[in-house]
Amino acid sequence: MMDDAALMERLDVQAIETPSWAFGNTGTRFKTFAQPGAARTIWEKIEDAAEVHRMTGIAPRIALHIPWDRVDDPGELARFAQARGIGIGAINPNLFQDDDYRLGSLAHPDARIREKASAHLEDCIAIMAATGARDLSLWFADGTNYPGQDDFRARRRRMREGLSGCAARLPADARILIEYKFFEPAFYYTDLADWGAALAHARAIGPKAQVLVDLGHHAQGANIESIVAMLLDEGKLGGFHFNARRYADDDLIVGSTNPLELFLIYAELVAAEVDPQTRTCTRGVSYMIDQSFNIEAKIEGMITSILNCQEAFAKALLIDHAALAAAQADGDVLGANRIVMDAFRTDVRPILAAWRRQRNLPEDPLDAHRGGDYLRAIRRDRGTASAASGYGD
Ligand SMILES: C[C@@H]1O[C@H](O)[C@H](O)[C@H](O)[C@H]1O
Ligand SMILES: [Mn+2]
Ligand SMILES: [Mn+2]
Ligand SMILES: [Mn+2]
Repeated sequence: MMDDAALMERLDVQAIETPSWAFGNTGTRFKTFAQPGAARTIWEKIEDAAEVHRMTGIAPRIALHIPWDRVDDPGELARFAQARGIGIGAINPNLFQDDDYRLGSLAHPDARIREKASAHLEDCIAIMAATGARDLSLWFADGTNYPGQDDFRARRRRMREGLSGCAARLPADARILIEYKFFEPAFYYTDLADWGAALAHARAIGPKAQVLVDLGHHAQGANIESIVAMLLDEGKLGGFHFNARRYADDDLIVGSTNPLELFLIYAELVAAEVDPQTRTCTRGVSYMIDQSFNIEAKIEGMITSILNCQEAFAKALLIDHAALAAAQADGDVLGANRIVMDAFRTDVRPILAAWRRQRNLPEDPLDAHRGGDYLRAIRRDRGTASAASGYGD
């Protein structure tokens, strides 16, 4: 069993990336509610991400979405972020909002459109090189809506060619993260629909390609923690897009509808770390939030998300792996289950408050933010941006 000191040390290594696109006004196809003080530009989004890091201590990077975030001078942007105590994280290309991508991007039947898509990926790789980012986080809306619309195997080969070409152009220590999603916006077939489709490409491409698990991208009933364990065992788990859902890709606050699932995912990560066969595979995993705060205050929502991940990680660190292995070897079904659930049921809030105190962080980050000067200042200075100013600059 891990003692408090060891647990606190492990908590020090936790780092979660915040998404620039969640700090602006965002909504559903029905409505985007404009919120007072919501960020309007990438500069304000970086300042908000820095506030989240100041309050929690474990959100040291912001992920960018191109071209939603206008990046004229990536070096200047990286310096601006650094001056506020954070770095630039994953770069997310956008190959789903251009008229040319109606029938897909890398999987499009027309080679000219595929070349256009590859050119955008190349632009994003240049931004990676200039900002020191190491993850090119790839999600594609590519798919079809009707049987016969296109050939599954032909599309798969086009996607493979595009992904391989992209990986070949990456900076030395960089990698692509292949994100899968079982539907939307395509409603018959999606080119990267599940972990199997993503893993097959990642394996074929090699060490510079890994799989990204977005918690909102699975069919109902999918056991996500088992997918995480399998990808870790394959050495192909590149990262996460954390969020929560009840129905589809709802992008709600992680841990809000699925605290047990989130805990069990962290339990697999911690278990893989104590297992000599998979210990190294956990080192490169990127933890990112991918959410949209449609009705709740953005920075508060982000702080709550980060704290939910910290709590799940702390509980997972409490699992007694020796006792669990013994119970599993004995076939002690409920004995083993109870060891895991005891950790889940443990209240870790006191030790997390102590961890923050010792690191001069606010014991209650959400309260500190709500009562703080930063929130007062942005509400005063920014006013309420038009709802349209959500995703992009
Ligand atoms: C905005 C876009 O939404 C997709 O569903 C997917 O989660 C991607 O990661 C994200 O960039
Ligand atoms: Mn995502
Ligand atoms: Mn999504
Ligand atoms: Mn999303």
